[in-house]
Amino acid sequence: MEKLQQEVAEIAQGRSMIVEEDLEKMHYLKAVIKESLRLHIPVPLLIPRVALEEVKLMGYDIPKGTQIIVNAWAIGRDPTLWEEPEEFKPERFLKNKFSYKGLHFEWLPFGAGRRACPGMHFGVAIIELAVANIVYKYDLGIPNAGTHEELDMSEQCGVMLQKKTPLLVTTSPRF
Ligand code: HEM
Repeated sequence: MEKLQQEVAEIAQGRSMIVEEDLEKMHYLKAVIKESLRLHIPVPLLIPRVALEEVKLMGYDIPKGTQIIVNAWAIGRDPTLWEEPEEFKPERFLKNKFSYKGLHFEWLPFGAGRRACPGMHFGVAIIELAVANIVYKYDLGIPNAGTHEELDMSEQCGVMLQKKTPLLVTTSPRF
């Protein structure tokens, strides 16, 4: 959190708001959001597909017409693809330049191919702008002097992934 606040504050240079033009310089912010979308992917099973023809995939015979569900949640936490997959480490996205366009099949927050999310750039811009402004203006804490290890991060799966228990945070203005 401190590293993120430091980056945002350096780029804001005392202005009252972060604006869209600032975002392209906020590399750590982008990495934090990408890592959040890896560990807590909002649409965990993407949108189901149907095989248009018979294919052999990794030793499996998939008949024409089979419904295919891609478990992007599991792919994002696969230890054969990610080092320490359960750890929140934004730095991994500083080293590897992953784009949102669905070209990296180990990380698919917006899906891939012709049915990939058409709102991805709009969605990312809104998240970046909101998160940047929140951490710029507020220090966030856990109620009752709790620690982040005590946070219940369990999830419940549906079309959208949600936290089982709501996330409660305290806010204190930074200036
Ligand atoms: C963080 C925000 C968002 C996330 C994580 C997200 C994620 C996704 C995912 C995973 C898919 C399925 C892609 C696939 O199966 O390959 C999808 C589809 C879709 N999304 Fe988003 N989305 C977001 C924001 C938005 C926004 C802001 C819009 C519209 C303004 C939007 C409109 C759509 C539409 C229309 C589809 C269906 C596309 C199709 O079936 O051809 N999404 N989204």
